[in-house]
Order: sequence, then structure tokens, then C-alpha cells
Amino acid sequence: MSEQTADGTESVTDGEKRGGFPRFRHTPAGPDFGRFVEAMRRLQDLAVSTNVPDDVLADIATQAEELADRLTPYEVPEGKSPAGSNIQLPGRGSLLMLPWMVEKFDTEGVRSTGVFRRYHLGGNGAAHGGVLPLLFDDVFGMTVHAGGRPISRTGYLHINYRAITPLNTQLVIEGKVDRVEGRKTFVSARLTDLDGKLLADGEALMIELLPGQP
Ligand SMILES: CCCCC/C=C\C/C=C\C/C=C\C/C=C\CCCC(=O)SCCNC(=O)CCNC(=O)[C@H](O)C(C)(C)COP(=O)(O)OP(=O)(O)OC[C@H]1O[C@@H](n2cnc3c(N)ncnc32)[C@H](O)[C@@H]1OP(=O)(O)O
Repeated sequence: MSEQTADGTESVTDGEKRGGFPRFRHTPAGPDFGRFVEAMRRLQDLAVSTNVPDDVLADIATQAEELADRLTPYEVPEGKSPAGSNIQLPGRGSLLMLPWMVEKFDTEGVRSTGVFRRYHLGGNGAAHGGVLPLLFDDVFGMTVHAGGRPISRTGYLHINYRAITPLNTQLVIEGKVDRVEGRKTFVSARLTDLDGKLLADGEALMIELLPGQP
């Protein structure tokens, strides 16, 4: 059984699946969840951008272990955490995702804006080439979902790196459905800066899952 929630997302009872894939569940974020995720993102940025003296680091490592110990009793299965389903938060509240905000989510496509941070550094001030496919894949997943297409998995994903993608610079990505052929949804997206300079573009094939496919 499923029902539409006020924000247009679906909430479902346990066990309901599309194909073998659980429905994308919405677990509302509490008032401090966004703050918590942003603090974790700051920690990620600092973990890759500091050089801490050993005696200080020993203490910090102990604190990090204590924090992890505090969180561990609250572990929940997939779909039961607010991480990933709260579209009003950067990266939908998922630490894995780029901390970008979805500004448009409809049948015409998806637009998301944000910055790559120090955590995403590749080399020489540019974003790591591996984080761009993460951004594109997530936008493609949302584009398929926003387009009302069935739950799909990425068959292939192709990225063209057109120019160096800077850190700490507001950027925009726009994704759209190009065409549908049976189970296959062909999607594309463009990553630009706010002056419209093209940094990367990409296309992907999203394939509708058959019943029972994980
Ligand atoms: C409720 C609250 C919501 C609030 C939040 C709001 C929004 C969030 C909304 C949505 C969620 C958003 C984001 C989700 C995030 C990201 C989505 C990412 C998705 C992924 O990241 S998922 C991981 C990577 N992905 C895989 O892990 C796939 C592994 N794989 C397989 O699981 C199988 O591969 C499968 C099942 C895909 C297909 O397998 P199969 O056996 O059923 O189908 P088959 O192979 O026959 O292919 C059928 C037709 O596709 C053609 N085809 C296939 N592959 C091709 C290729 N590479 N190139 C060209 N054509 C290809 C064939 O040629 C044939 O074409 P034709 O029918 O014309 O002959």
C-alpha cells in the first residue's frame, strides 16, 4: 500500500516493491538533521585538508570514535533513515551525495545547484573526475523519477569533461529525458557555471527493472 504525502513523495508500507527494488521511501528529517549532515560535511572537508600534530590527532580520533559509538545504536535498514529522501536538504540529506539543492523537479527535467567543496578536490584546484559521475548519476535518477518513469537502473553513463570544474564555485546541472524506448529511458545533462560556461555534459541509459530484479 502506498500514499502520496504533502510534498508529492510517496510513503509506503514495508515489503512493497517495484520490481525487486524497494519504493523510494520518505523518512522525514527532524529539525537538527540538516545541521548534523552539514557538520559531517565540514568534518569530511577538514579530514582531507588538515595536517594535525600527532598528540592532537590522538585526542580527535578518540572523539571521532566516541561519536561513532553514540550513533551506532540508531542504525536502521535502507529506507528508514532521513538520509537521501529529503529533497529540501542539500544532497537530499545524504552524505554520499553532492551537497546540492534541487531547484526544479518535474516532467521537463531536474535542475540542481551547488558547489564542489574541498572534500571533492582532485588536483590543482579542480574537482575530482570521479565525483562528476556521482552528480550526474544522481541527477539522472531524479530525472527519471521526476519524469514519471518506472524505477530504473543505470545501464551506462557517459561523461564528457569539457573544462576544469572548479571548487567553491556555484554551479548548475540540468537533466532531462531525451527519449523513451520501451524499458529504456535515455537521459542527458549539462553542468555549467553561472555564466553558462559548459564544464561537462553527459548522457545515460536508464533501464526499467523487471519484476524481481534487484
Ligand atoms: C519517496 C521520497 C522521495 C524523495 C526524494 C526525491 C527524489 C528522489 C528520487 C529518485 C531517486 C533519485 C535518485 C536515485 C539515485 C540514483 C539512481 C542511480 C541508479 C543507479 O546508479 S543503479 C546502479 C548502477 N547500475 C546497476 O547496478 C545496473 C546493473 N545492471 C543490471 O541490473 C541489469 O543490466 C539491468 C537490470 C539494468 C538490465 O538487465 P536486463 O537483463 O533486465 O536487461 P537487458 O540486458 O536485456 O537490457 C535491456 C535493454 O537495454 C539494453 N542495454 C542494457 N545495457 C546496455 C548498455 N550498457 N548499453 C546499451 N544498451 C544496453 C539492452 O540491449 C536491451 O535493449 P533492447 O531491449 O532494445 O534489446
